[in-house]
Amino acid sequence: GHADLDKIKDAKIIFVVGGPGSGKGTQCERIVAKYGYTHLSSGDLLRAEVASGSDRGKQLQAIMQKGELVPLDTVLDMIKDAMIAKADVSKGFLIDGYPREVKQGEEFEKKIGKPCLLLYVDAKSETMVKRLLKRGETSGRSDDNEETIKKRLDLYYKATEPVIAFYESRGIVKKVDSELPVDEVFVQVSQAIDSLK
Ligand SMILES: Nc1ccn([C@@H]2O[C@H](COP(=O)(O)OP(=O)(O)OP(=O)(O)O)[C@@H](O)[C@H]2O)c(=O)n1
Ligand SMILES: Nc1nc2c(ncn2[C@@H]2O[C@H](COP(=O)(O)OP(=O)(O)O)[C@@H](O)[C@H]2O)c(=O)[nH]1
Ligand SMILES: [Mg+2]
Repeated sequence: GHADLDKIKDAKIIFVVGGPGSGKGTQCERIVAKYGYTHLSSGDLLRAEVASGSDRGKQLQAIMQKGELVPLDTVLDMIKDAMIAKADVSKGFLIDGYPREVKQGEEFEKKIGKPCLLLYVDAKSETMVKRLLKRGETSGRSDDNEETIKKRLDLYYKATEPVIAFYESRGIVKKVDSELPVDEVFVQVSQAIDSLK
């Protein structure tokens, strides 16, 4: 209810957006270590539901295997519940892999709150493919295969890149160059977060 959401009001909300395999999760881990923010990966939340073996998880698994987007309300409810669960202890939230389309951003703002920063993790599509295929050797993720990767990339350019343009117009986008080594990317990430205050 409202009391739950009130607790989130003062926490910073950062959207972490970038293509599949761009390095969002990697940078989020670093942010958690340095700033103590709470990391919520929408993909991880969905994979946890799949792992639970529930009926809903089975439906999600089929969608994710195809590289398509799961229904907006499903993801948003999961993120909201996870935020409420951490509201007492969290000064900031990293929302990783969400919004995937402009509509998802609009719904998030209506139901939860406004982001103060959109961290845009930018890498070339060849780089992302290479990293995902490498990750696929050990990730066990059923979507880290060549065919699904291609679909995820197409959907990223079609549906998710417009999200970045949408928040550009609000002046809250900071782009980091994720072609660089992880440490150097993190220098740029830190600058973006330090400039918040
Ligand atoms: N807001 C979201 C987040 C994830 N997904 C589904 O979950 C899959 C995996 O999402 P995610 O883990 O975020 O993957 P990517 O961003 O593609 O890559 P990565 O894990 O490498 O960040 C997506 O392809 C999609 O089917 C979704 O529908 N909606
Ligand atoms: N060379 C290099 N590899 C990276 C970098 N960031 C992530 N990776 C690797 O790329 C893969 C995808 O990274 P991940 O953080 O899972 O990306 P996400 O899909 O955006 O969450 C992982 O295997 C990482 O080890 C980077 O800055 N440089
Ligand atoms: Mg990830």
